[in-house]
Amino acid sequence: MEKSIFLALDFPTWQETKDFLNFHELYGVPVKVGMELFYREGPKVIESLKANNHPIFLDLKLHDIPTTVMRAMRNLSSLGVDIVNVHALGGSEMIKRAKEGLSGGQFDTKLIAVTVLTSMDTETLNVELMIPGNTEDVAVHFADFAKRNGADGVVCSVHESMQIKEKCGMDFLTVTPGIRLEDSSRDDQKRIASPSYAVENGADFLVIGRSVTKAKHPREAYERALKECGVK
Ligand SMILES: O=c1ccn([C@@H]2O[C@H](COP(=O)(O)O)[C@@H](O)[C@H]2O)c(=O)[nH]1
Repeated sequence: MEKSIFLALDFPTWQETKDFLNFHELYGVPVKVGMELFYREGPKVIESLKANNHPIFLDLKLHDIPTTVMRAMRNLSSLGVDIVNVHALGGSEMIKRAKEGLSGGQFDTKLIAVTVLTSMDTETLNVELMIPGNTEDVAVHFADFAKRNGADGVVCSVHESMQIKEKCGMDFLTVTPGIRLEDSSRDDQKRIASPSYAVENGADFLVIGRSVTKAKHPREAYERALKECGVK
């Protein structure tokens, strides 16, 4: 897949999602389906999006014991999405088994691991979770062991993308949420950046949600993001 911007479809129902995509003429744009939509609509939302030629990142962030994740991945592998993910915090064995669950199917679905959520900062890691180090050190460490256990890439913030590439190689994918257009609110995100900064820092795929979905003119906002980072 070429560098692209995944639009986060954080809507409660398929009807609202479909109306939004059609009304704003966002035909065939790469999309991210998260827990909110998938837990309501299930696999049929993926079928509908695929029928409309949307590349799909299924962002369910699996995190459980290795066997459960392997079996869940076996089921998800038949959906034919482009990217699925797990939490790196599940550990090396879980990542390995997730990859095993995905392999051998008819689709080349990429497995990526969430490093440090973009809604967290160093204080969250050190004080709440008792994980030492700053967000950058921890994200690079998680990326390194995710790669060594079969992941094709990671979810990280823009601020760690380049260091992760330096450690894990340029072909190791970095997917960066927390993207904000200039006039947008930060919402619950702590580690944010603009689309152009994301691309300058080596991000392969950007994830943008509310900066577009809550914009006055969503189509214009999405196009502005594309233009800012020179992605088609
Ligand atoms: O670290 C992470 C991992 C996933 N996300 C998801 O990306 C979008 C971001 O939405 P915005 O509205 O652009 O903030 C959302 O669906 C999250 O679940 C993330 O933000 N950070």
